[in-house]
Amino acid sequence: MMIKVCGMRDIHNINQLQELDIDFMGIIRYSKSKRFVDNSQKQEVAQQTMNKGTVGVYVNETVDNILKDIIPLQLDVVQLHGDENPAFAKALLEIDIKIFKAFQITEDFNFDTLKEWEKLASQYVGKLFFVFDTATPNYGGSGKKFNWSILDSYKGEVPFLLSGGISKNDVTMIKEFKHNMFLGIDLNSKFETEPGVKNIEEIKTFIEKLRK
Ligand SMILES: O=C(O)c1ccccc1NCC(=O)[C@H](O)[C@H](O)COP(=O)(O)O
Repeated sequence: MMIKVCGMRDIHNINQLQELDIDFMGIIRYSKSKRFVDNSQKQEVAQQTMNKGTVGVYVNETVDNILKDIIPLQLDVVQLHGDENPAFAKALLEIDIKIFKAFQITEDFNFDTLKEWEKLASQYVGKLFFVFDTATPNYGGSGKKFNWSILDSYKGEVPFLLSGGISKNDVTMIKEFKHNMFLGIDLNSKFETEPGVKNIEEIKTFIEKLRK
């Protein structure tokens, strides 16, 4: 199971997280987020040698501004967490970067609206993945779970990360969750001691239980 820990900012905390068995670290480049990494912090973060995949998280950002981050932050993935359309993602896929596209899942979410995204994913095999997150006016980081059974209606073939309010108490629920396209999980606010700082011991214990 793939594990992403999002909303990292504190350098010491980033270094601690690098020791854990995770796959991706998320750096939020959306100024309205409590976990925003601003341009001065970006320089510091960029100097870290990341031994995990690095994900830059954006909400309705311009392609130009995203491009300015890719080399300094050594991004492996761009996570689009706003209202971006497939043409926007295609411009980034063209420069050979992977995309995580997030969708806010509501009770009446219509998975047919993902058809254009699925078409794009079939043109860029192994490059585009989905993140199914809880709906919130703040776009992300709600700390709330959505009803995972809604995903029974997702019949597409693009693998996805499960996101939104996942906590240390969810090990059994995650192990029991079944979907052919389930790729992994995205952790964030439920493992924080303050915005942008994660409880490393709690994540470590959680992962050990999950991987057992
Ligand atoms: O975390 C944020 O502050 C945030 C704000 C705006 C857009 C995206 C954001 N986070 C992106 C993520 O990938 C989070 O991990 C995801 O929303 C789940 O967060 P949480 O519900 O706190 O576990």
